[in-house]
Amino acid sequence: MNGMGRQGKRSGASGLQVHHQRQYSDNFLETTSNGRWLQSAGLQHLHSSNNSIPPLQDYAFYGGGDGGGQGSRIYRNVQRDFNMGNDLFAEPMSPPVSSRPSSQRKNGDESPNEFSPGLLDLHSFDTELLPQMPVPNMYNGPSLYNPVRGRSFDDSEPYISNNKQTGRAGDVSENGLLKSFAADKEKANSVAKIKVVVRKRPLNKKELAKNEEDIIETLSNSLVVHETKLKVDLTEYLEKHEFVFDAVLNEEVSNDEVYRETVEPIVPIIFQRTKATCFAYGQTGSGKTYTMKPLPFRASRDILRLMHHTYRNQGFQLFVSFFEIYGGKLYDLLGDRKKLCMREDGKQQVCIVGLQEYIVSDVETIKELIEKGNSTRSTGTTGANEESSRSHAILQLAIKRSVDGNGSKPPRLVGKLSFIDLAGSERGADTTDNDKQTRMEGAEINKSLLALKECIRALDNDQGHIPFRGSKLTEVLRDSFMGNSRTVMISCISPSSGSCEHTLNTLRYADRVKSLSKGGNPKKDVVSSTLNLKESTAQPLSSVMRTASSSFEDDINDTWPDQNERDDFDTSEDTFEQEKLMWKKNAKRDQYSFSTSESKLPKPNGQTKWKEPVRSDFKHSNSDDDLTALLQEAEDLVNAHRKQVEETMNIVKEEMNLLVEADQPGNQLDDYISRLTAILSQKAAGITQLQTQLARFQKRLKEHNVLVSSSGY
Ligand SMILES: Nc1ncnc2c1ncn2[C@@H]1O[C@H](COP(=O)(O)OP(=O)(O)OP(=O)(O)O)[C@@H](O)[C@H]1O
Repeated sequence: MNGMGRQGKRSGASGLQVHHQRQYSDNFLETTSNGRWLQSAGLQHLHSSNNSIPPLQDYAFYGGGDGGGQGSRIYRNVQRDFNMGNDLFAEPMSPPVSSRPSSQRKNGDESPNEFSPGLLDLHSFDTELLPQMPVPNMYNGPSLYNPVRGRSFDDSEPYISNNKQTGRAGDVSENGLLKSFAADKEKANSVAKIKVVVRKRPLNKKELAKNEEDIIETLSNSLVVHETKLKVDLTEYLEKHEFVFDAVLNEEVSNDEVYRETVEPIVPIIFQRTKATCFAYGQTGSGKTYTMKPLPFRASRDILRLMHHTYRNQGFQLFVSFFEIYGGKLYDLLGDRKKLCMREDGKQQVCIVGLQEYIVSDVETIKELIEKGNSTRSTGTTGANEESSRSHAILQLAIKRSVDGNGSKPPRLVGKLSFIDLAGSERGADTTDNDKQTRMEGAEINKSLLALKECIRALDNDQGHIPFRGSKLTEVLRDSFMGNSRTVMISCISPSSGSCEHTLNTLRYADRVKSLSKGGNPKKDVVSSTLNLKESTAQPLSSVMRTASSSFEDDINDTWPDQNERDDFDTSEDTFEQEKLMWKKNAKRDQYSFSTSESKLPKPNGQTKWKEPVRSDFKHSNSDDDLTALLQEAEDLVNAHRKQVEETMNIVKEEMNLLVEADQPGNQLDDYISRLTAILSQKAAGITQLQTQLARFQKRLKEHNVLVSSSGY
């Protein structure tokens, strides 16, 4: 960190302002005492607790406070370059799109200088923006995709409202304008509601040392997992699992390209009252933090560009907050890990009491805040990752705008972009080997991942009811799931043969999220072919498979950014009106159906449908808790089943060995009998245990009136 070194430069700039936010909602300011809400303890805290962020000489005030004569709004534009040449967050020069492996390029892949969907529709349908509304599609100035290097925010050259710049704006007919608005709106709509992207990391040193192989073959938007399996006669064969997603990014793809593929298209629509969430999912050490870390920084840089060029002088402001959910509790990562409380107000708006929110106007400050939050995050060590995230970290970029333009009223939320670095997905499954603390972490993580999946599914199906009460994570993200929202899920996978099972789990989770999408890709986890290795040749597996094109060893110096930094982030907000409508809709129904994502559960006659428990009073009902508990039990059952199948496979292997031995001359019959007896009882015990769990679960379903036959509809 070189924050101290920058102190002189910062002095006098309004790079950082802090809000002590009492409620995490649009109306949070109302509850703050005496109207001087920016003169907060949070600022003092920041000064005292983090030397890397220097004290600020001046910062913005809103509201009618006395604050040393700063009752009216003071806002100094910060003169900082966008040129991020020595940016800690930037990767060592990521390759241009054109250098991407052809397998990674899709039709219509844009060059960085072309406009992405959504970029030009910034003002359409936002009546608050009308006074200085530039003409969409007429703007040839600097853009997200065509930044002006070395030009500061405060460049005096007017980029937007100077129509002469294009020489065309004055000629636009009303008709043309409307058409252009419509086209822009269409572009915004073309940003998928849910996008699922998979990122494969390279093999790491440990995996290479263990001679593990790269079992993931990637194509532009699909991938194949080559799983080595054993036949009953103990011969090896490969099982291929094929998956299709919106995009598949291989180990050569840089963080810059990940940003372009995932978050960049949604940045402009945040200005159009959209709440977007981007999260990474995957097993420990699969690259979630590595992937998520640079995204908020890049996004805020682009947001600031838009604010200072396209939306110049329109009263937009960028706010940053950063917190984590650990063991079901919330901690402020920018506020000394202060424990936070989540509350729901009378309008079912989720508020995080005490969360500090910082107003920022330059990229340096954002970088410092992100670094500060990352260094505060809870981490631990796992077998696969020495610095493993034990929490979900949520960084949120909120765009607000003052309603009256003179700063006398608190700014109102326009849109929000949330980044979540989820804890490793397998932690929940590690229930046997770890200590109590880790098991509890695991249970909480499991629950929240399940709940998150359910929310995404409900969101994508435009279901009236979204089960956000299923976990703290989804509760906090509640407004991200309502109304005009976008979700980007980045599934991170390890390429190694040793992680095959976890990788398949991750891909199945992603697949469920994607396949629930109405227009999404159909599920494609198909065991598409097998290859008997023994029969095929004496070739090693690696020669049959595509070998890893790069290894950690090879790439470490060229393409890996600072590995000591860790990150995570995010959340969003939504309009009460939309929410109210949804709740009204729900309240009218006494029962409403939902299709569980656990579609792989056995369904009698293939006809079983699921119903949510009856809700008579949604406000006081426990149905969300019931639902969460039931979904958790369903997941547990599936996991137990999976485990039982694995055990059976091992037993079968043992049986095969026993049979081979039994055929040997001189075999001891009594030894054979006793081993067979043990094997059979082990088998029987496994089956009985699973049957008991299944029966218990069926009983619970009955009690809650959840599992009903299709004739019940
Ligand atoms: N695409 C990649 N290219 C190069 N290195 C990577 C890549 N992805 C991850 N790594 C490296 O692998 C290691 C583990 O990555 P990371 O910490 O991001 O995993 P994680 O999924 O966040 O793990 P956890 O759930 O335990 O927090 C880190 O050293 C990271 O730098």
